[in-house]
Amino acid sequence: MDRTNPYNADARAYSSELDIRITDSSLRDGSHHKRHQFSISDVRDVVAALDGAGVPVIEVTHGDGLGGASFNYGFAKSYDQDLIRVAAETATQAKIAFLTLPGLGIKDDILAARDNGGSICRVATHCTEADVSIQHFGYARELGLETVGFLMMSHTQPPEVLAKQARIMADAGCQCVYIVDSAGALVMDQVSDRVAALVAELGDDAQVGFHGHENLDVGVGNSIMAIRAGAQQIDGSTRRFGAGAGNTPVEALVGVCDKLGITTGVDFFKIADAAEDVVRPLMPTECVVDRSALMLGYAGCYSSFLKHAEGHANRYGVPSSEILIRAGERRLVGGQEDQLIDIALEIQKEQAGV
Ligand SMILES: C[C@H](O)CC(=O)C(=O)O
Ligand SMILES: [Mn+2]
Repeated sequence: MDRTNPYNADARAYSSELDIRITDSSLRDGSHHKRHQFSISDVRDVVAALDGAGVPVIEVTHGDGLGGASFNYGFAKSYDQDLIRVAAETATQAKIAFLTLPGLGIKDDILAARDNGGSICRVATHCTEADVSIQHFGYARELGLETVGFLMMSHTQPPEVLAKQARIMADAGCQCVYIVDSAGALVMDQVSDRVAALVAELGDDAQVGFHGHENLDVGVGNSIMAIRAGAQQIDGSTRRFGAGAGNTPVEALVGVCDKLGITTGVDFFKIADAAEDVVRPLMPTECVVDRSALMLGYAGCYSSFLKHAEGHANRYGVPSSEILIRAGERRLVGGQEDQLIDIALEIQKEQAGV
């Protein structure tokens, strides 16, 4: 490995072969865009294609993680455990990751996911609530799982606050803490400043990762900023298949990394084929930077709210972009999906002049 690579100047390379490790989240974050309707054969086909392209980690779960299938978040077509099992059976080299949010996923879900072949447990909390993940990390490590922590809505807090939260996760057994730009609201230095603060805080105790959303169309650029600041794990979704305008497109990220000399282990041509021939046909629509998505990024609103807002917009005859702007202004976080109905009703009243 070339330790003189200017983009890994501090030599925090991922391994002897790879500078960074990419996790593809299209079968988890993409679940939001598909309203949690993945079938067993969808998962089999996508895992086969991504695994064949050399993607090292593939995340598979309901968009809101284990136990997310519910009235508040959206019911699913298939059971998480069945999807994880078929993913693990299909992958030849990729590790299968699963997501869990404290309060939704329980210990039995984590155990079952491990028994079904999941090997990386990703625990997501709001970025000021890392303390609710302590038991989950402890349990996951007891089970022999690799661990990743998600500090969601990281745009809402400054680097030093996030670093303290990352420390809580690392001390609990988390092996890589992610800056998660859930709203796609961070731009450039705002990413690298946050990643650098975590790198400085965690040192060799844990790696640092970055999970981007495309609402302001800067997912790839932001990811490169994260890598330059020392991030060793980067999330993306093939064809951007994720919430809001989607995630950092893996195929573009791999191409850019190739040109910058950052080794990912993913074959650019194979992942471009997978994006076009396998992933795109499963997507209900392309993930686009339209007005609503732009508002998510600009107002700092949780990307997973997009499909909920679109549903309420149709039901109450109000613009989804306005629902999302107000949700951002109110600083709503994941779990407060029901408040989008209140906002839609408020806008409806205003429109009617009541
Ligand atoms: C549960 C969320 O969808 C996690 C995530 O991908 C994000 O916050 O972004
Ligand atoms: Mn996401």
